[in-house]
Amino acid sequence: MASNRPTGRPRGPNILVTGTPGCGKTSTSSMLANATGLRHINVGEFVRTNELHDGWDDEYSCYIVNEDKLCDELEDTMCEGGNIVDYHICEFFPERWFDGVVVLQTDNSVLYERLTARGYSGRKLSENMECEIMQVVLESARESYKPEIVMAMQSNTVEDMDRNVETLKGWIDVYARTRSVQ
Ligand SMILES: Nc1ncnc2c1ncn2[C@@H]1O[C@H](COP(=O)(O)OP(=O)(O)OP(=O)(O)O)[C@@H](O)[C@H]1O
Repeated sequence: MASNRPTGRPRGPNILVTGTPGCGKTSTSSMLANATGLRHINVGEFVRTNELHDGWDDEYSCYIVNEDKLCDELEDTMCEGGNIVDYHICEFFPERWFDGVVVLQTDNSVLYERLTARGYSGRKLSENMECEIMQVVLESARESYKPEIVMAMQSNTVEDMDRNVETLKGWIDVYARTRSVQ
């Protein structure tokens, strides 16, 4: 019998997990992927592995991402659905790719500890701290995607992370129940 439910993406929803570096995107995305079977795409790693960059930025010690190449490379995978995309910048991805956008947020003192523990200092440290204080990523997510799909979540403690994963798991279940997903 034909279903009246709206058709979802073949492999489930696409979720973007974003936020200032150190807020817990990779840890949260990896736990969520383990809990749901969705595919975790760590964009930083994906860019390095597939050489989707225009060289190395000495000042910030990171690759300069070629956004067009990255989006072209991900297009087919994103159309299939079922992806958790983990990246600290959210505005250049096509809006149509995502069903949910999660912005992780961390208190200043906690983020400072995490960033200094991984060796950030000087301009790289101060710019990332300022980015979190000014809620730059949340603003950018709200400007780039429909506000109703943007979810801000605190990520200070392991308990926060567990709760966020449970909440997102529930959200993914609802997506599957309310749409025809293969
Ligand atoms: N909610 C949390 N509670 C406790 N520790 C956390 C939490 N989130 C992240 N961490 C710790 O903070 C560090 C950074 O986490 P993670 O690599 O997941 O951040 P990220 O946002 O993916 O960073 P980047 O953008 O640089 O890749 C790790 O050591 C991780 O264990």
